[in-house]
Amino acid sequence: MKIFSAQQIYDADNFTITKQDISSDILMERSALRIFEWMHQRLQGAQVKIHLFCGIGNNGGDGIALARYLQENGYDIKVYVVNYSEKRSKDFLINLDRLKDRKLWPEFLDGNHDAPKVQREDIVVDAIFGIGLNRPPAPWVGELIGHLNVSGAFTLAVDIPSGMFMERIPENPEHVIRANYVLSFQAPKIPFFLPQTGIYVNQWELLDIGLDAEYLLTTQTAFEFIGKPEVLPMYIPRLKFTHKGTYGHVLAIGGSKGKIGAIRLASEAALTTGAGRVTAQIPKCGYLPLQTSVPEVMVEADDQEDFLTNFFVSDSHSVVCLGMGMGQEDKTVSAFNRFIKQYTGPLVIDADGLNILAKHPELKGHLPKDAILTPHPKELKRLLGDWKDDFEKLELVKAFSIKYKCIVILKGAHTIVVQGGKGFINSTGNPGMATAGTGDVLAGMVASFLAQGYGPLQASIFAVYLHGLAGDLAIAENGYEAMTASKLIDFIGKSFLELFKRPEPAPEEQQQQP
Ligand SMILES: NC(=O)C1=CN([C@@H]2O[C@H](COP(=O)(O)OP(=O)(O)OC[C@H]3O[C@@H](n4cnc5c(N)ncnc54)[C@H](OP(=O)(O)O)[C@@H]3O)[C@@H](O)[C@H]2O)[C@@H](O)CC1
Ligand SMILES: [K+]
Repeated sequence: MKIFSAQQIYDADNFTITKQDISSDILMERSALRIFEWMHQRLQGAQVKIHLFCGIGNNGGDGIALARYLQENGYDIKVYVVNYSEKRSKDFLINLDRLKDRKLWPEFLDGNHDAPKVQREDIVVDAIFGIGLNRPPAPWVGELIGHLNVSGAFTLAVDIPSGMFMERIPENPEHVIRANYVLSFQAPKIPFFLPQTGIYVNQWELLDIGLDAEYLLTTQTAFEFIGKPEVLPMYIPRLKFTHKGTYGHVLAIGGSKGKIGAIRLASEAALTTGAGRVTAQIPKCGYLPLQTSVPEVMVEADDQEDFLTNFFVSDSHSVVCLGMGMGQEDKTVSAFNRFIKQYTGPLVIDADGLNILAKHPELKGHLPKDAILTPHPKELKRLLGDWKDDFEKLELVKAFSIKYKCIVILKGAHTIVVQGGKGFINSTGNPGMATAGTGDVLAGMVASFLAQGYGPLQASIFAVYLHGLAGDLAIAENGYEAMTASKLIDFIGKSFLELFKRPEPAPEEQQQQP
């Protein structure tokens, strides 16, 4: 699913208005009606107090139009206009007049009075600012937002939480609505997915307001949101007359004394994701433990006891997956140096592979085309240097990906796969996965898909999605805290099955079945 910029949404608006030959207030009417339907379905006329805080732009207009629907259907509402500017939008004014025609007079707030009382058991509709916010709110508006946040009332944000920018982080974190639920129009917004701004969104849902399908389909976006509909078509079925050679050979290089587990996890994940064969190259100390813990993995031991001193890559290996638990001994660094200068095939670099690259920036130029790097935030910082905020981080990663023609998998709550100027934001996964070794599992999964013939971008996106899905299935049985990387591997198979599950039929469909 595409993630549009604010400008693209405004363009979609205009395109739709022209093509459908409608006035702009029709779009506002649709937006308000969709929100009303959403609320009405859940509230069923319940007499809970609903406070609507409306700005003076189109986001505010949505709120004012919504108030009309709520009033017509007997809800107990109170409408406030947060009067932060004289520049009221045309459609806001149209809807304000419609409200007044119904003898409903909002209370105008201008910062000269105490903020209205809101009880914990009330509902707040936040329609103060939408995607048009372009500077920090005035202090009194920010304080009003803070006041609503501490009220404890259930807060439903229209389009985006007020105070959230589309392209940068807020100056004052207290001056952003902390939304229990965001009803966003047509497409999700990029700040929902970044660590510094996603914290303001508990849950979000999309409402279809009928923006023009041609515009939505043909417009290129800088980001996409990856769910099941995006990954399913990537799947390459396994065929009957095939053998293990068909599904590639992953060479996993890494491990050091005390960290043989990392290579075990990556190797086992690669096999479990479908690679035909996996060979692990590890220091001698890991030979027995690895052979006995995963008998399917072939093991080649280094002459050195505790760390790697040589990498042996042959034509039989289709993919190299490198760095998990590897350490950064001088001789390991030298081996990496020799390897990266001559290897040109498919490559996944994780953990200490990334740390070595960070310490020896001259080696970055030797990365083979479409190498896949899987840094967590600290590794990324070592690789790229510091950044001002999450938005700048994304720009730095994009520039890095373009310069070195590589793919960066930016691990986090919403892992983002970046290739060139584009980012693919993952939808699966959960906080239970913030535990040692889950990154090693991911590296093995990416390598496995590469070995099976998936393109580098597809392998990255598919592995990230499935890794998160396995995590989601695993916590359903284990809970967050008891989640371990080994358990995650146990759920890779189920996550493939989940991909092909058909949705449960709705209750009425079930009844119709014979
Ligand atoms: N296609 C869709 O998705 C549809 C979207 N719709 C809705 O429209 C919303 C976007 O509406 P919007 O453009 O009028 O902007 P909104 O956020 O209401 O702000 C209002 C104005 O405030 C100003 N301003 C900015 N920062 C400020 C500040 N700190 N302090 C004071 N003023 C500030 C700035 O104007 P400026 O003063 O800069 O000229 C800005 O224009 C969108 O989120 C959705 O809810 C639907 O109605 C129809 C279909
Ligand atoms: K809002």
